[in-house]
Amino acid sequence: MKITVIYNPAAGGGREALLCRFVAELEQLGARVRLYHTTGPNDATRYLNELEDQGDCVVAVGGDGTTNEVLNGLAPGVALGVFATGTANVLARELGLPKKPEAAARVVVCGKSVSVTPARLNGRRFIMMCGIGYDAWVVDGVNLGIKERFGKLAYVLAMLGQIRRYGERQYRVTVDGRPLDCFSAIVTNGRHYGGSFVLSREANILRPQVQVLLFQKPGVRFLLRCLSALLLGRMERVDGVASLRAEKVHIQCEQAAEPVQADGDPAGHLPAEIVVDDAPVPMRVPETFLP
Ligand SMILES: Nc1ncnc2c1ncn2[C@@H]1O[C@H](COP(=O)(O)OP(=O)(O)OP(=O)(O)O)[C@@H](O)[C@H]1O
Repeated sequence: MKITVIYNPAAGGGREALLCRFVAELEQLGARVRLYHTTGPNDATRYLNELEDQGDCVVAVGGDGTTNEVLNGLAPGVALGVFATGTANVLARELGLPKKPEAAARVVVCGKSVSVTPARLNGRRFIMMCGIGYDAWVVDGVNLGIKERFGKLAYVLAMLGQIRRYGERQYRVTVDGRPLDCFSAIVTNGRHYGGSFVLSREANILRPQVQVLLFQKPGVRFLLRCLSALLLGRMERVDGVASLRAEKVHIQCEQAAEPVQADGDPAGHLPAEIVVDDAPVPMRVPETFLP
């Protein structure tokens, strides 16, 4: 088995020792490994696009942002693997991927493949979710210095910093042709969010549809109710949260320069056209993974 390993040294503050153990185990299991260290944003995509032969599998070693950039450079038919060394690692929670490097290597070589259906935001693929409104402001507001030193705490501080703004913008979201209004929206492919929290019980990463969560009431009290519900995995039960299955979503806002986030990183500005991708990606998951 030929494996290309893409390592982001900036993800999760750097995990060089874990990378060495991961690669050693891959080789121990008989894989031929080519290793690449990314040099900055979008370098993983560029590197893969220029590679003539990506091998049987490309493994992203980093967080959700690294996986996103690998996904966007992945050649058709090549499997995607992940060894999660990032900060939140939402995709790894979704797929039940192990944290230990040796176990993660065994999943890549000896696990099974499932077909994951990504979606595209303005043409670019994402695997877990994208969001606008409060969700995107939080991602935009994360202090990268604090994130590097203290990890998830940076997200908590950004969440607190943006709470009072919630409700100041209204968005028009067209879900499979149906126009709806909201004060924030998350378009999710998977069930998890922000780590191990369950955002949507309706979502299924293997299904060629996304789940659209619309936050349709304004006000800080409503937002706090939603955040509490997220902790309990009951977001879709909150009065004022709509959850719809869709294949095509359009989002716009009267005001200019409203940010969008995808897979936990800034991803440009509105308007946003989100469509389910027509090319599923084979992903390496543990034998025990059940959709
Ligand atoms: N060599 C590098 N130096 C700095 N940044 C890089 C480098 N290589 C890639 N990046 C950028 O680092 C960003 C953050 O990486 P990633 O999202 O994987 O880690 P994380 O933020 O720690 O984890 P998570 O997204 O799971 O919270 C990526 O969006 C990527 O563009």
